[in-house]
Amino acid sequence: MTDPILQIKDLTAGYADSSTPVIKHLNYTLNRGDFLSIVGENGVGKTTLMKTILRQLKPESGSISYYPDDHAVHIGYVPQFRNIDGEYPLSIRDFVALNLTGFKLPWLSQSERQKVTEMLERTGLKHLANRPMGQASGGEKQKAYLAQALIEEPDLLILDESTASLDPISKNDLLDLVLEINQKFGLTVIFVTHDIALAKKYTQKFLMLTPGKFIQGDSADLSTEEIWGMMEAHV
Ligand SMILES: Nc1ncnc2c1ncn2[C@@H]1O[C@H](COP(=O)(O)OP(=O)(O)OP(=O)(O)O)[C@@H](O)[C@H]1O
Repeated sequence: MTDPILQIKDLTAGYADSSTPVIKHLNYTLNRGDFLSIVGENGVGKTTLMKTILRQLKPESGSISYYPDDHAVHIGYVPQFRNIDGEYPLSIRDFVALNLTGFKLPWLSQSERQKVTEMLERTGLKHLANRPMGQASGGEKQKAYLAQALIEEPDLLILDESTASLDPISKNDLLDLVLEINQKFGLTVIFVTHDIALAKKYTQKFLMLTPGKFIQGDSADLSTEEIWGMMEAHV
């Protein structure tokens, strides 16, 4: 039985200073426990769609509904890799705890401290807990962002090109963790990516944005040749 967490109905969205909307008439239903990849070329509207899902951008028309109600779905977000200043002083532990304390470190309760430790364990960062974030590798930083997003116990996790710029091993490490959490705890995940091979390996379903059409299906059916064919047909 399907159990929707988010339903996009005839969504049109874009920016006031642009004459044409970026997303036009998109319909999509995301079910609880889904691991969805959103793929498409540069500039096709993936970030714009994420902004509307995160409620940062108001639809021009159509709607996005969250279930059971609009306020019940808590969204965790892991951004694209950006380097953090080497002098950034917070340890990985404190960085992960930021989402718990509302940025009022270091006053963590005993149970919050325990939660941070569990999250560091789950993401394989426990042995690096005291390392300054500025000195962590790219893959470790992305795991810390993942742990920071997960500690708030989101219903929906958005990975917004979070593996871009990581080496192949770190990409797989991060996505192995996310897949494990998706499978064990039924966390719903949206993975925005240009990497069709990763989408095929890790996600169950895909939504492809092209300039003229939205294509959706099972990720097992994603093949690079087919996808490029479909993309080219709509450019
Ligand atoms: N704040 C903004 N104001 C006006 N136009 C914008 C704004 N942000 C993005 N756009 C335009 O909207 C279109 C879609 O951009 P968007 O960032 O959603 O694409 P994308 O698929 O995420 O691209 P990429 O893969 O390069 O990140 C682009 O033409 C972009 O120039």
